Amino acid sequence: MDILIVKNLTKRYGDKEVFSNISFTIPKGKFIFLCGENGSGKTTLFKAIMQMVKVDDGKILIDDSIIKKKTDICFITDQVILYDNLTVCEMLALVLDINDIKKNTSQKQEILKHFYCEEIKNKKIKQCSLGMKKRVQLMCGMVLEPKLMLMDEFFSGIDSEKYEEIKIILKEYVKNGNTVIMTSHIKKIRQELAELEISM
Ligand SMILES: Nc1ncnc2c1ncn2[C@@H]1O[C@H](COP(=O)(O)OP(=O)(O)OP(=O)(O)O)[C@@H](O)[C@H]1O
Repeated sequence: MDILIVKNLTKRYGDKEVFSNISFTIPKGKFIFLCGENGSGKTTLFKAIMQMVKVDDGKILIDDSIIKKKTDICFITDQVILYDNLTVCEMLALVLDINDIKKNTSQKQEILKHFYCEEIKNKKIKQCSLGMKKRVQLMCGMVLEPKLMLMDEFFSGIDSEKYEEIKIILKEYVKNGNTVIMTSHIKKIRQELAELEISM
């Protein structure tokens, strides 16, 4: 079963063609890596899937029996987008609140623990390191139980110990029938996680 089909997609920024006539399918329940050199258009493709940029030609077809609402796709960009003045705990509470998800205190503790954010729960986002912020971002995205995760260079800035821990979370996520599309220039990560590689 395919969760997403890219058909003859072309994107230009002004006169500059980023990619031309690309086509591929994304099967459900797999760990997929989007590969390509710097500037080949991986981030642009993620943005096109999220409808953050318009394409010039072609189509992106998303299976609406799997992706039923906006939060069923989670895009974790290479930029950290969090509220600096909130603590990690407050950030989680805000995401739950905005999305009308009710969790009691012990459930929130469990979530913080699951995403290795318990020890930083009272830290303000602005006091967190890049690796910490990325864990918070992952938690805030995954707590909404998306069916598809788009992860742009997620592991850059994450140390090897946390990489091993997050790897377990993501493998479990895919094992449960969900789909990850990830970019990474780190060969070891692709070798360890990729079930399928798509070249731009
Ligand atoms: N908003 C924009 N306006 C004009 N050009 C852009 C814009 N965003 C990206 N580009 C250009 O489009 C091309 C593709 O960029 P993109 O970030 O999608 O590549 P990428 O494959 O993700 O690169 P990297 O591996 O370095 O992250 C690059 O040449 C980039 O300079």
